[in-house]
Amino acid sequence: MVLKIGVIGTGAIGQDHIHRISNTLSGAKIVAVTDVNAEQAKAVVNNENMDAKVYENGHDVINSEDVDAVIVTSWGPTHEEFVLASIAAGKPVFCEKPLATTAEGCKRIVDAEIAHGKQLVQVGFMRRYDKGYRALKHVIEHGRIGEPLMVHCAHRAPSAPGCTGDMALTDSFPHEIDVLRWLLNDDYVSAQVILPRNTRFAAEGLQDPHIVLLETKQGIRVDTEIFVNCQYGYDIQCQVVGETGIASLPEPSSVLMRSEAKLSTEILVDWKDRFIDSYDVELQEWINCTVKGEVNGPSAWDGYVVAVTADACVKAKHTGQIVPISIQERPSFYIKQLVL
Ligand SMILES: NC(=O)c1ccc[n+]([C@@H]2O[C@H](COP(=O)([O-])OP(=O)(O)OC[C@H]3O[C@@H](n4cnc5c(N)ncnc54)[C@H](O)[C@@H]3O)[C@@H](O)[C@H]2O)c1
Ligand SMILES: O[C@H]1[C@H](O)[C@@H](O)[C@H](O)[C@@H](O)[C@H]1O
Repeated sequence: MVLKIGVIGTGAIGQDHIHRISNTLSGAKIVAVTDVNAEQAKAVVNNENMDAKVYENGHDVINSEDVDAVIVTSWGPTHEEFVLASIAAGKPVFCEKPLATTAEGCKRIVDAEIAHGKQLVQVGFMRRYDKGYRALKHVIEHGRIGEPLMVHCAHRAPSAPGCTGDMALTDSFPHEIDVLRWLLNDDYVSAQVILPRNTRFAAEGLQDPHIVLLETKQGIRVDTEIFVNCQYGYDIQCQVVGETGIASLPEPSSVLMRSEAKLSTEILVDWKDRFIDSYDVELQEWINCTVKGEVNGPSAWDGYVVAVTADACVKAKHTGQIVPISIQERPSFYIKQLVL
C-alpha cells in the first residue's frame, strides 16, 4: 500500500519533508498540500513535479478522501488546531514540534486522542532517530559508563532571525528536553535558568545565551547552554558523565584537513544538515508504522511533557527561581511508548 499524505505548511521544513518523501523515502506519496501562502504551495508542487492537489486550507486537506495521513509543518501556533482536526477525522498525523504552544493545548490533544481510543499522533522530535544519540543511549543502557550522574549540553546556532521572546526555551530547547528524557529514561523534577552576559549579536530585547539547569527524578543534573546567535556554526553537544566514564555525542563526520599549517574540520552551519539522516529515518519509520496502523515514535504524551518542562523553564527565567516540574504518571494508553 502507498500511503497518501497531505502536507499543511510548505515552508522550510515542509518543503524538506515533501522532497524526502518524494525522492528519498519509500511507501508514500504526497497527494495534497496547502499553505496560507498559496503561491508558495503551488510553486512547491511544480518544483517537485508532484501529482498533488493544492487545497485552500488545512481542514480541506485533513478531510479529503484522497488523504490517508497528515503532516503538519505550519507555524507552531496552528499545530493544535490541525492535530485536533486530524484526530476528529480519525487520521494519523505527524506534527512538527511544538505539538501545541502551551501545555494546556498539548493536554487537549492527549485527551482527544485517548477519547478517540487509538494512537494517531507522532511529534517531530527527530533526534531520537539520530545515529549518534542512539549510539550514546546504547552505551548508557549497557552500563559502559556506570549510572549517569550529570549531562552537559550545548545547543548553538549561528544566528536566529525569527527567534523572539522566550523562543530559545520554547522552540530550540525542546529538542534537548525530549531527547535527554529519552536518553536517560527519566523525567524532570525542576528547572532553573541562569542568564549570562548578553551577546551583542542578539536582537534588541532578546536574551542570548541562556543556561538551563534541569534535575531529573533520579537526581541526574543536566546543564544546557542555549546560544542561538553564536556566529560560528550549528553545534549540538551532549556529554554524559557516569560513575565510571564519560560518553559524548559523536561529532558529525567531516573531512579532516591538513592545510595552510592547520589541522581542521568544518563545522556545519545549518540545522537542516545536522540531522538530515535522522529526518529520513524518522519519516520512513513513521510511514512504515502508519501503514501498519501503529504509532511508534514520540507521542502526544511526549509532546505534552516537553511543553510542561518548557513552561517551567520560562517561569524559572522570569522569576529567577528553581521551578518544580510536576508531571502526572504516563497514562496507560501511552505505556508502550517507553520502548523507543
Ligand atoms: N524538527 C525540527 O528540527 C524542525 C526544524 C525546523 C522547523 N521545525 C518546526 O516546523 C514548523 C515550521 O517551521 P519552518 O521552519 O518550516 O517555518 P516556515 O515559516 O519556513 O514555514 C511554515 C509555513 O507554514 C505556513 N503556514 C502558517 N500558518 C498556516 C496555516 N494556518 N495553514 C497553512 N499553512 C500555514 C507558512 O505560510 C509557512 O510557509 C515550526 O513549528 C518549527 O518549530 C522543526
Ligand atoms: O533552534 C532551532 C533548532 O535548532 C532546529 O532544530 C529547529 O527545530 C528550529 O525550528 C529551531 O528554531
